[in-house]
Amino acid sequence: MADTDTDTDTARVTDFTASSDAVGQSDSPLLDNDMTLVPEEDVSLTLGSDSLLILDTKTTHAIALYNVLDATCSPQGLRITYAKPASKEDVAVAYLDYSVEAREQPKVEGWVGRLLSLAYGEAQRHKRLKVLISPASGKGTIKSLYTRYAEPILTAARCHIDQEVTQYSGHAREIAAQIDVDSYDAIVCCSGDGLPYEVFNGLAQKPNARQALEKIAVAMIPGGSGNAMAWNLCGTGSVSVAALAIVKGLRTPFDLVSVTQGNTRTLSFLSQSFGIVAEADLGTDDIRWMGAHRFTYGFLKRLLRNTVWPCEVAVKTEIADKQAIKDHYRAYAARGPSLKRESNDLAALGDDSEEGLPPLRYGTVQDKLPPDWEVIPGEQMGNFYAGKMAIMTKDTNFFPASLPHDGLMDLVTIDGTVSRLTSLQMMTSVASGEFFDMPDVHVRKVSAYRLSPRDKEGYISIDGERVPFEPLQAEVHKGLGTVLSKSGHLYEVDGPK
Ligand SMILES: Nc1ncnc2c1ncn2[C@@H]1O[C@H](COP(=O)(O)OP(=O)(O)OP(=O)(O)O)[C@@H](O)[C@H]1O
Repeated sequence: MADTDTDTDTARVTDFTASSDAVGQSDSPLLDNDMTLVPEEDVSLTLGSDSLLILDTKTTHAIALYNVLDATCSPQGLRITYAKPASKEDVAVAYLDYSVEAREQPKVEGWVGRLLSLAYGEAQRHKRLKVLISPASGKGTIKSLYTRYAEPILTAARCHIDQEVTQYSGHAREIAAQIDVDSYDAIVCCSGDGLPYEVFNGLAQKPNARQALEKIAVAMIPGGSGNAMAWNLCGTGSVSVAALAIVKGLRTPFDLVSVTQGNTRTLSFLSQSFGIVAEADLGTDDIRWMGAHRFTYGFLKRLLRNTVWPCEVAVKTEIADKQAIKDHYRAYAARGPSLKRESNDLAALGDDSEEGLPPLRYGTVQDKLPPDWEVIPGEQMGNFYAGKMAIMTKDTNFFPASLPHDGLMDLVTIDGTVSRLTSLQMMTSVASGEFFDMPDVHVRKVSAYRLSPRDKEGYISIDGERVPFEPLQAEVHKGLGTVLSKSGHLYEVDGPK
């Protein structure tokens, strides 16, 4: 009898049923709804549009097709492998086993094919993964968490795993720079956001950088303190749920940002910050044990001490008005996923025959400021925050209108002279979703900007990494990178209200 409450369930199958809305094609052999295999038993399996229904004489169980990892039909019978909710935050591998008579095997094999094509949709099966594990991330436990919670799911889904523990800071960058782009589909970073940053920059070092950044998707199994990549793309901070999201992840074109400082050029995938957010993030390294709370603590501490970080800022604004930004977000959301680089991406990036990174449209921070950029007030800057993803850690949706592949960065600027009460209200408004609409929160969609700090020392953060306290210029490249995402389209957060 099929019983999803045990990890291995055995039953004999009487019917294989496929509901017509799920199957769609009338010539499918699976439309034979009365495939009786073992008449004396009474179990049927029905494919619905988003779940597999298991019916026996007493109960009906449903397994979300998203959770189905694998299915095989052999002389030993039919085995369905799936990720079963194991606690509020975890899934674990479980099996359903059914006996199948030899003469029925071809029919069951056809059904298995159908099950898997519905369970995976456009997601690539049996992904070839380079798994990088950073022992220095977060509380230092990700290696054992990966082995216990993620690896069984990746293995059950028959992903090909090549695993490596990073030995020093910068190692992931070297690995990515040397990786054979034809041998892997994705690099999975078991870490915080530091490793994906290294991996994007390692791929960018390759002579065929444009091709490498398209071919190799970057993904995260959360092991740091912020884990923005996992929250945005998979909607989770759980190791096992992120592993499932990678198994089912859709290859999604993703914008990357070039940042120039002095003679250097680096790629940013998450954010650049200057002012209170940079200080709260980077100035709290001594209290890493606090986990994600260190950002809140750092923010409050700075708020009481110093609220203004003077700078000069010029921006290439594309959408300046909050309502227009909301309209842009909704139009993009309505368009649905596009899982390949688009023709306008290619026009900006150059075709694959061109080597290295795409050219910089606006030059570097050392060039003359383009004449059409808007100079915005920076004397009283409290928070300069540019984002390419929506949330920076759980429940911090700073950039609700951020989109993976719209060719734009979301820029938030807040004057440091707003009252402390307003600043505190802003902090709570991030979680409640009111932040975007607050009058003191200035939001723009920009394609490029330049920021020059006035002070001699302080913090600038790129993707949570400290960079020199020097002028920087950023410009976005539409669809330069690739990530694995759950939706193939939007971040796993609420958009602007
Ligand atoms: N073996 C190692 N020894 C020392 N440093 C390492 C080693 N492996 C990786 N690193 C570095 O450790 C850093 C870990 O940063 P990561 O972002 O992954 O974690 P985190 O800072 O805890 O998380 P978050 O960015 O989400 O807050 C990376 O910059 C990486 O270069």
